[in-house]
Amino acid sequence: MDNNNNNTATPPNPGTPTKNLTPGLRSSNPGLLMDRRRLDEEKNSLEEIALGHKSPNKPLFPNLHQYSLNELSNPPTEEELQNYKDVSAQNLPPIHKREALKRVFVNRDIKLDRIEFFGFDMDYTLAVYNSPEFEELAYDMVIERLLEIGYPKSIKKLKYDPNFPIRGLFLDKELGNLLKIDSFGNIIICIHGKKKLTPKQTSEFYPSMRVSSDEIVKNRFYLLNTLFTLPEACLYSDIVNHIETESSLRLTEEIADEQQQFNSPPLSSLGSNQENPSHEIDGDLSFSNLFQDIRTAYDLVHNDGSLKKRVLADLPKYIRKTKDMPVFFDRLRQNGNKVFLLTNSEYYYTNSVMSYMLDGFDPKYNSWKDYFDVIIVGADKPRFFSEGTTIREVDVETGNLKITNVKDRFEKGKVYHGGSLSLFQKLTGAKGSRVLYIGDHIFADIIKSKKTHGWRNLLIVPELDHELKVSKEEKQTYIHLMNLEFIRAEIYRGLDSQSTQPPDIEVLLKHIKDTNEKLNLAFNKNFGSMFKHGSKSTFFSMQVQRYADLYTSDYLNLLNYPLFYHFSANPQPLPHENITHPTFEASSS
Ligand SMILES: Nc1nc2c(ncn2[C@@H]2O[C@H](COP(=O)(O)O)[C@@H](O)[C@H]2O)c(=O)[nH]1
Ligand SMILES: [Mg+2]
Repeated sequence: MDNNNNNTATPPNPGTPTKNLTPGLRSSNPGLLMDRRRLDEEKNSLEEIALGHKSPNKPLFPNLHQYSLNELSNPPTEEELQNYKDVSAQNLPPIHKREALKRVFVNRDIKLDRIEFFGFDMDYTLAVYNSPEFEELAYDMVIERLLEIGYPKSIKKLKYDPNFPIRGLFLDKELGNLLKIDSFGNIIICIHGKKKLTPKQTSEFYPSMRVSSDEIVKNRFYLLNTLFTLPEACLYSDIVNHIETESSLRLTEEIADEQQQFNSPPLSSLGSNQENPSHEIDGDLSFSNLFQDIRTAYDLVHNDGSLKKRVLADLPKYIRKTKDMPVFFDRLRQNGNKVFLLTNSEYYYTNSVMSYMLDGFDPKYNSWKDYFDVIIVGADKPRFFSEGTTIREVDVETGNLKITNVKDRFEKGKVYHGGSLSLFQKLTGAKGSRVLYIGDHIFADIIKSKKTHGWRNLLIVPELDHELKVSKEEKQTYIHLMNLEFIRAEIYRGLDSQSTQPPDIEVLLKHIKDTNEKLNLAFNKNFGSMFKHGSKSTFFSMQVQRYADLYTSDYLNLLNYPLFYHFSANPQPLPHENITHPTFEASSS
């Protein structure tokens, strides 16, 4: 370096790490930052030169030596960065991303080396239920319950359709509709039974074409936002369609008071169905009665253990088992992290499922419990994140609960039932920002834990695999849509307030509408994508964006990152910020 601070070093041969460069800040990997990419590019460009497609690379900076991207150490040193010359935006190589299906997506920054406690939900998080087997089981078992309370035998032929529901739908108990709602509460799609209503028909049901927040609070709508509700959404629509097209029953909009429903004897006690099973039931049923009957039946198969009994009887059929799970949890322990399980499931079920998934892989761990510092079952989330319940200890021999005195800490190896977040924080000393809680339930696992105590979170969205695959398959459709929107912008580019004749773009608008519809159908033939509808974000997408710090299709995608990784969110530019972004200039030049 001469005294004018100009680098007089002879330009290093970009082919090999230069000797006069001080090793990178962390000399763990003194190679060149862009080694792999450069070699790929050189290989490609040599092939192109050989084919006569490209002239040999000229040195980037023949006079003053400034470091190019290809000359930086890994990581780059102070000297290199002081003398680094930027590559223009359009020539900057794309940032390397892990393969989409293996990624963890970032809404808000999280530094994993700041996380002391990794917490896990079980059902649909650690315990990945095989689809559609598990949903079919739940669907069929609820039909059995409805038959027992007097529903017509004809519903026995209904079958779960995994291609029908998406998560995040609103069920209108009053009118018996399933609604796809955007992030502002506007109704995007309305399906009654198995029929998609036109916008005109929908506006007859919903003149404002939106669901107001107080209507959501007033309990008219049931939010189908967990994976457990997928069969419920499908069954509700199937029965509405079945009754309205094939049954002598009539569905009415009369609003049954929920308490009145709970007070009333089940239909079966009226003996209407058992004596003469061939006799079709005649009479009225309200959409909200139907909802309450199905909801009660769902609660029952969960609470009475019958659904879990069927799962435990054939675990390989219903729950994924992978060697990656013990590998991941062992790495957390080797990394010195504290690990806790926080599930609403009862002990007997949790013990069977976790044993099935973790026991026998690694001799360092005699039992699945050895991977965890704290185990809480029957947590009663989301209540756990507010007032909670009395904490008990589980007698792991009998599964019974016993009075316990947790004093100043949770004891490793013991299993607890219930409790509350404030007690958890007191006994573990876990500060909100030092806890990363991983769960599938956007409300019970993510929103409540964040709002009440600032836990950091990772939301599990298994449907992301499907959404990412379809997005990739429909890339050309997206490009076509961008072209149509560009054409629309060009038509208006030259117009201003003195223009009096609006251009007739009906034909163009129809192409835009049809292209959007093609995209929607590619995700789901009834409801489209669970995140989008054309340019609109769904209510579910808004919740993910607002409350999930990180989200991914599978918690095991954490295996693809070092446990000191800094997840950093891409800035979400407001419309005016796009203009200042370099790539905008590149595209507009
Ligand atoms: N009574 C009901 N229980 C339900 C329903 N949907 C799910 N569940 C139970 O919740 C836990 C989920 O546990 P977690 O590990 O995800 O916290 C599991 O035991 C399910 O049986 C429902 O609609 N009603
Ligand atoms: Mg769960």
